[in-house]
Amino acid sequence: MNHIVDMEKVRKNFDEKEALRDVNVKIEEGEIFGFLGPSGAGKTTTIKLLTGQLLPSSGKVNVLGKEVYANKKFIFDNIGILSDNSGIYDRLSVWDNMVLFAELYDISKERIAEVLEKVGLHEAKKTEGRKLSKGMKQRLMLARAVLHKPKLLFLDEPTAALDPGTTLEIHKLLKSLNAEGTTIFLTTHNMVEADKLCHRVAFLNNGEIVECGKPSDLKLKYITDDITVILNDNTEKLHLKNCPKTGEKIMQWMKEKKLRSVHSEEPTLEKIFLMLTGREL
Ligand SMILES: Nc1ncnc2c1ncn2[C@@H]1O[C@H](COP(=O)(O)OP(=O)(O)OP(=O)(O)O)[C@@H](O)[C@H]1O
Repeated sequence: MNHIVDMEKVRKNFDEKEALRDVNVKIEEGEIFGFLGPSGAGKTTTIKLLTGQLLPSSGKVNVLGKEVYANKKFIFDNIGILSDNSGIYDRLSVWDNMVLFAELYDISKERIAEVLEKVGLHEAKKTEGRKLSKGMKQRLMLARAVLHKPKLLFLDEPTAALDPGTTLEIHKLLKSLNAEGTTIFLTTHNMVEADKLCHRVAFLNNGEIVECGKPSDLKLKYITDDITVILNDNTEKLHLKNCPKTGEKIMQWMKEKKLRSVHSEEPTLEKIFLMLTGREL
């Protein structure tokens, strides 16, 4: 099968520093794929390799079926990038910021209007860049990144430093772009974001992928033997081990009609990352 992103045995060294080691990533068209890891794990380096801004020290880096570094023009024309250094011109209006970018790709004014409508900035099209809130700036950068209808969108920490309400708005936008067919590769160290948004995630630690899969599969794989029990006459949750003794207790509570509910405890992605690496995010 052809993958829209295909990294095989990728290494990236900066002098002595090994930033990425044997990284393998295969992403199918239509996925939202989350690349998760703490600061310094190698997330930005990976995005730079996938977008032709860096050359790998060794290994294969293919995007849209082509080797990235040798086909930069093709890649540039077919992907969108949102990173924290995208830059918005403070003295230009929302509209003029878009026009400046549209000219690079020879894009019509109708398309600019359509995209501004989509990200909810149409009303603010005359507002200067410097007068936009953080969330509006992020939406403007997203609008710019998808202006040329890229098949694949790279987002480096798309909601870092945004408040929960604005984060939710960005998530909605990303889901709707994905529903229209855009494949999304995003980096984050926000595990809750990844859990909600991504079809699959990879955990990156010290330049290596330590786990990869669907959030729901990972939570099942690393399920602990902890059980939470709630009794009718007690509002506090009881945390018990899944063992025969607990079974006997539960049977007894059932007979006495004391049992309200029993839950197995699914670990969060955050907990799984901690289990695997000993590191918090
Ligand atoms: N140009 C460079 N020269 C030397 N070392 C670099 C360079 N770029 C990145 N590194 C190192 O490579 C490692 C991975 O960096 P990278 O920026 O990819 O991490 P990250 O996961 O994106 O972190 P953050 O979440 O803080 O952005 C770090 O140890 C970093 O110091």
